[in-house]
Amino acid sequence: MLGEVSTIVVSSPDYAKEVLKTHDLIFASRPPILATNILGYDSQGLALAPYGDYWRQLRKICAMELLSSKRVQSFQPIRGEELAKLIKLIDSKEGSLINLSKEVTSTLSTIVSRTAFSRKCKNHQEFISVIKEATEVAGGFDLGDLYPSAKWLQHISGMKPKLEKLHHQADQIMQNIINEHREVMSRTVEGQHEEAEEDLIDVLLKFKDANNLTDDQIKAVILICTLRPKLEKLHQQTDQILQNIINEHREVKSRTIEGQHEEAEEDLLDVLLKFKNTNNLTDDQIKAVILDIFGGGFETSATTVVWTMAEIIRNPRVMWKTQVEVREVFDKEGKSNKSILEKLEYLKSVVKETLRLHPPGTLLVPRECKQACEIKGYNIPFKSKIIIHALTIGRNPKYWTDPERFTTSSFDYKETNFEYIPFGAGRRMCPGITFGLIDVELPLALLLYHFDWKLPIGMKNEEFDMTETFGSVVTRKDDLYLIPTIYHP
Ligand code: HEM
Repeated sequence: MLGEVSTIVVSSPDYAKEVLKTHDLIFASRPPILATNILGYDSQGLALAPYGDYWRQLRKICAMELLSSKRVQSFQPIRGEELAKLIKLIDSKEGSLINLSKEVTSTLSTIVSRTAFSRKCKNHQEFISVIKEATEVAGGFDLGDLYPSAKWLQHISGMKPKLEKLHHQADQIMQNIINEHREVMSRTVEGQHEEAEEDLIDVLLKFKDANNLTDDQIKAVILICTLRPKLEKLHQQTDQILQNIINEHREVKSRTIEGQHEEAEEDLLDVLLKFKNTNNLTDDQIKAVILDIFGGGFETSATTVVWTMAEIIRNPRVMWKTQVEVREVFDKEGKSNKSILEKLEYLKSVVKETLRLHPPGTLLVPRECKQACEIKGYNIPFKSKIIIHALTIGRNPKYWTDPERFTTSSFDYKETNFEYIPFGAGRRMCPGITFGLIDVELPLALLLYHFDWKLPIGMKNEEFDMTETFGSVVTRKDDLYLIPTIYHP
């Protein structure tokens, strides 16, 4: 039990299969989370909507329209343009240390922003920074949600130090607040009247003894109450930006209908607005889906590009093999060939191995049990929260032995293989696989084609730090800095 929620962590392929396949329907919903209720328009996006007709309707629009292979291909010019800028930028810094994490994240966030709003969004950087803050606050809120019994989190790799620090900071602030309140209260009791309205902490302290409340329980309530306004403020900001973008899109559309033709690619928002009427979608629902695309769309891909570069810089043989393949194929076929990525088999296998070792969604988005059931002798109560630990499953040496495994098998992400679930499985499996993979494979191919890469001067392969940080997406603790040298074919 976590607080009042029965929580089950699944860390073996057999049990993952029970949840994601055998009992998929029972576990196809998501548990409600206060942060996403506030930030995510009452969980009206695809990722957090409860399982049911509304979710099915959105999933269909996403699969058939927004994230289909055809749509993903239609954004190739945007990808090409932004990646060419990245290559040019790195070109200009040849021989010096560059922050690859920062440059790759910035390029991929621009690609996602342009595919979502094309050029009509003037302030996409502002939007992305609000989204980033929102993700951080939402991630932090989870801690607050579980504050009284946060011990379980310590078992999840990498989280303990961060939690302890956060816990310490929050605890310190709240203890001071409680102490101040106590002081004021005691002065009032002693007759030194002080002009002060009764606030939430006063009320809690008043009821503390009668209800056997501990200081920690009071702090948990404070945490929830202080975060709520912050979440609401962030929600207002994102809402305002999104509403402006929707209005601009409508304006452009009406100008086009009135005959004032405007040069514009069809972006994802155009597609959603097209389906709005036939599917009775509200503006808020459209905004929630756009947030899903930002939430799932670039940090996952950017972190996979960075982890792949980090893994292969430590392993010169793999780096060399990948570069030989990319350079041979590109020199022969040309970089702009539409189906070029299909030919980069070794690069694809390297990406698969990176997603095994570093799945961005270390814990798949949680599921909720919709009906009490039994799994291999364990009773799973109604409304239990199920957390599937993709990272532990992927790193289990029992299932993973051959280091070049992905080169010898024709392995597909969509195959239901529960030893390997970087995109989840079942009804709620990631619908953005094609979108995500192209944003990983293409940047990597170009970075490896155009440049040879070296570690910072004086650093040895074996000293290279691979520490992770825990968050909604698991990234490197420190940014990846490497030195590029231009490749001359
Ligand atoms: C390397 C890239 C990506 C990885 C590793 C990844 C991983 C995941 C995982 C693990 C889930 C949860 C699946 C489950 O519960 O079984 C998920 C769900 C989701 N992803 Fe992705 N994702 C990636 C890219 C994307 C992209 C590019 C988009 C959209 C543009 C996207 C949109 C979504 C959405 C909307 C869901 C929720 C689906 C639902 O609940 O029905 N993802 N993703």
